[in-house]
Amino acid sequence: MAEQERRDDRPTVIADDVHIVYRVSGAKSGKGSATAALSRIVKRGEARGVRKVHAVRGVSFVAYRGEAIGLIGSNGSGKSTLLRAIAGLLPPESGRVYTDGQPSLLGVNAALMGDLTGERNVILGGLAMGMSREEIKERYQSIVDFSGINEKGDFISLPMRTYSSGMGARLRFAIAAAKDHDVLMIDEALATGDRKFQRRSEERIRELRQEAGTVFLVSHSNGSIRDTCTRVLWLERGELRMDGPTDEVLKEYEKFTGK
Ligand SMILES: Nc1ncnc2c1ncn2[C@@H]1O[C@H](COP(=O)(O)OP(=O)(O)OP(=O)(O)O)[C@@H](O)[C@H]1O
Repeated sequence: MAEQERRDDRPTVIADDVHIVYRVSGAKSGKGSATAALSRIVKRGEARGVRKVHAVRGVSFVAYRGEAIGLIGSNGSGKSTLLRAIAGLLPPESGRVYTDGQPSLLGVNAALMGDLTGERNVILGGLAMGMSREEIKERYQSIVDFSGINEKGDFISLPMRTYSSGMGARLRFAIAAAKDHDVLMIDEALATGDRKFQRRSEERIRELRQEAGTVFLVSHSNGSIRDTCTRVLWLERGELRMDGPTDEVLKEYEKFTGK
């Protein structure tokens, strides 16, 4: 069970009737056959088909300091899209997102350099988040310990491309979690680690909340959401289906998914 709610009255994120539409160009024609390709070449100059994907539909909510908010919903329901919009990486088609400070989005695909060693990535990742060299030096060992990368040998001095996807995700999470964030958004990071790592991550999320930030967590693991989040937003087909205390929303969601 997540701890008692610890929010204060300062909002960190306000989403006001947010709509996000992706445009996929050239998606209309395209069976992949030679005739289709030829007809596309012949028709060049005509307007190409642009398909619209309306991924988030009129979502509104206010997030406060000290809240840990879970985002749940079926595959393709718009969770990652909504996080990217909050992080300012996708412009809303209509509606507005207001944030207090710069939210940090930690995705499983967060950009670290595959050809560089884990060690260099810890330093560069820390610098990219605005930490000083001194701070990074101070926290280096705890980042490596948190990630658990060196538990089975000296992997931190190997290039990141030699890591398994779980190891990479753990290191990314460890780097991002080393800093106190006003708004930290985590996309599925916990799903990739083993149970021991998940426990450490959940503990760190609780600490970040206590340090008065707001944490958003996208996860398909109802267990992780239950252990970490005080509040849950449930998206379905881009719409906000429910927003409320974790237990209440998960109860309805579990009825919906039949679990
Ligand atoms: N770059 C993109 N271009 C076009 N459509 C996209 C793009 N990214 C996502 N979509 C579409 O937007 C919708 C929402 O996708 P999104 O990744 O936000 O869902 P999600 O809830 O995070 O899904 P999952 O649980 O499977 O990770 C889906 O219909 C998806 O196909």
